[in-house]
Amino acid sequence: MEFITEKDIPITKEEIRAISLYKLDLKESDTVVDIGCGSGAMTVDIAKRVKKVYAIDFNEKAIELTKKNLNKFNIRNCEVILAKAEDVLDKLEYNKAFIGGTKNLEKIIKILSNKEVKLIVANTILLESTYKAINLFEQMGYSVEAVNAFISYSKKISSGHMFLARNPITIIKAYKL
Ligand SMILES: C[S@@+](CC[C@H](N)C(=O)[O-])C[C@H]1O[C@@H](n2cnc3c(N)ncnc32)[C@H](O)[C@@H]1O
Repeated sequence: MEFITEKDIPITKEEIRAISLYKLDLKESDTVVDIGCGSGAMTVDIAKRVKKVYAIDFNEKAIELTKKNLNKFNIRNCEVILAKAEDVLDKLEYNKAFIGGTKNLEKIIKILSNKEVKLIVANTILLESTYKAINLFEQMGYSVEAVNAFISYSKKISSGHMFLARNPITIIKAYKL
């Protein structure tokens, strides 16, 4: 799938989206909040599989890009919200959450836990965010499974194909039974 991209707006790579989607164990009846929707790539992937998505980002350009991608893929079951996630999460109704943006993680995870969201998947890049997220989830009573994904892309060179590694991403699944 060819998503529209823009220079300063991060997009979650396809392979990371694939793992994250699987971890979310999406059902047609789910309502999912996408916290820090960025380009909207993950929003589109989730929206195709569930009843409704709330896509939130505090960056106006990310919100515009998300809207463009939703239009491109003809997605109609998504509400796009320009806000700090921690300011609006309390007012929305959803049963699963994907965290792609990690500013104010403490408040966000507390709200999700108070709202009794039983399955959350977070993507982290920084060691500090990974450490913080795992600690916060466990403090809030979640069980945690974390995987590190080291993705390499093939590149054709004159003597054959080599692989070029990208930065690792941690995919954290937090759940309550
Ligand atoms: C890595 S990008 C997400 C990429 C996205 N999953 C995709 O598929 O393109 C992280 C985004 O989270 C947003 N963000 C970070 N913390 C946030 C918060 N507390 N509330 C709202 N947006 C947030 C940033 O503005 C950024 O656009």
